[in-house]
Amino acid sequence: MSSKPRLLVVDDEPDLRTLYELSLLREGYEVDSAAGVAEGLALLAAGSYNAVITDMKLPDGSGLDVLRWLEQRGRGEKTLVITAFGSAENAVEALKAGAYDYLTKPVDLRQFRLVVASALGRSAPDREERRAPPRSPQGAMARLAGQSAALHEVRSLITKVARSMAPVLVNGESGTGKELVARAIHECGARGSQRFVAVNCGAIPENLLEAEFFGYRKGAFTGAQEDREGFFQAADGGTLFLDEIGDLPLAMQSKLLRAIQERSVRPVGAVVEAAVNVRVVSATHKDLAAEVAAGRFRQDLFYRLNVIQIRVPPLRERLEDLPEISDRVLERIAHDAGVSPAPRLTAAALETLSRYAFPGNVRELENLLHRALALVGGEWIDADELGLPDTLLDDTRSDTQFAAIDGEVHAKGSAGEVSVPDALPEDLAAYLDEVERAILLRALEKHRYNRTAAAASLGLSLRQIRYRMARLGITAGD
Ligand SMILES: Nc1ncnc2c1ncn2[C@@H]1O[C@H](COP(=O)(O)OP(=O)(O)OP(=O)(O)O)[C@@H](O)[C@H]1O
Repeated sequence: MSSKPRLLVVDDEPDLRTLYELSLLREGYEVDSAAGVAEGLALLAAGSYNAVITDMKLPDGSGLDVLRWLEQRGRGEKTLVITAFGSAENAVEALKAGAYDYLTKPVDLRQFRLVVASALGRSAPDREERRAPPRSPQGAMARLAGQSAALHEVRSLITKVARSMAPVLVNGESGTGKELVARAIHECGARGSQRFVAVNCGAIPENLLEAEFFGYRKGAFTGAQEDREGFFQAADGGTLFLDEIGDLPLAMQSKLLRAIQERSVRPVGAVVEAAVNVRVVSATHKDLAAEVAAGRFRQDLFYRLNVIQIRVPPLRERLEDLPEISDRVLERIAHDAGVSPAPRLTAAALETLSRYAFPGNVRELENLLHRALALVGGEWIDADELGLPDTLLDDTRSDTQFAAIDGEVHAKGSAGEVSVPDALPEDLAAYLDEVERAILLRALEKHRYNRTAAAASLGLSLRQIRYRMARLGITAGD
């Protein structure tokens, strides 16, 4: 799942399309492109975008056709139209047809970026600022929570390798914290005050890789009106983090190997090479040795990158890290959302989490807590607010390690005044389920099975009552 804005570029001129794509990818957007109206509409029919940038004059129609198509369907995409120089009528027509803004050819890339940013409701990203982002108040090392033996080992390796220039390969499943480890290596070393440039190798279209990595010179291709530096130049003096290195096509692997060996790069269209001083940290969720054996990854590059390896284990293999990571993550997201104090997980919630396999690891835990934070109003997040259906939980792994926490930190506030039966139940969970079932059924009956009304009468959201009904096997007409 990606939160990057998605953009569609429609232009029949391959060089210009490449130029727009490059510019937008550099700003951190996700970009699709089409060479004409039909191709553009097919992409639009298949999915939604945050904005569409279209040339006015296209081989099979006009940018206005794209605009009208979107308007007729009441689609939310913002549209930017690129018109030929001096064709003011066209621009006016486009604005009338619902375009957000227009640009005239030859397109000034700086202006292009500004207009796109403004269409997306963002303040224009300043390149300098983006390259050297303000350091988070808490360094990456401090953010790396967890007390498992594996995490201690990771931390100790980070401290050791941070001092050297040796290439490091971080290995682990998606979302385990590989980028956080790479940042910690960078910040703990002598290069810490320099730039850390993170590149997702799998997200860059193959034909743009060379220009992205090594930059290009003005005039290298039509529309390249200014010199642009690549990732290597941007990371000069600092660290280049190559995420998903296993996704790099073989042709680019050779070029990367050369750049690392020679410590110099040649921008597209340049005659001479320029020296770069970059520390390379790479990461992958793949088994690179197996990729080498399968002929998909160059062995020489593998040896180059894999001088030191740090393995970050999946979350399910270090469940003892769950409480600390959850607390830290909740503190961070609550702070960002302006919620204070940060809610905490009840012991039952932690126990539920420990029975989940977390295929998406810490990132998935973050998403889950984000959702829970948005749903709960109080200071505690309980098991049923995690949105984890029983079917996804492992029954055989009922973790008792969190029991000690129960009654101490994670004990829920006072129970309030409730009537307790004289004969205490033998199976409390089953008993409470029965009570809950009876209450839900009564509320549903009272509101003629209108779940929204029944939920509201019990102080629940529709989502919460649906979840509880599903859990207890109540169907609408029970
Ligand atoms: N030990 C940890 N303590 C606190 N937060 C963590 C920890 N590990 C990871 N995170 C957080 O989890 C999220 C995912 O981490 P990160 O992006 O580093 O994972 P990744 O392995 O690089 O993922 P991908 O393979 O998908 O690129 C980030 O927000 C990160 O801050």
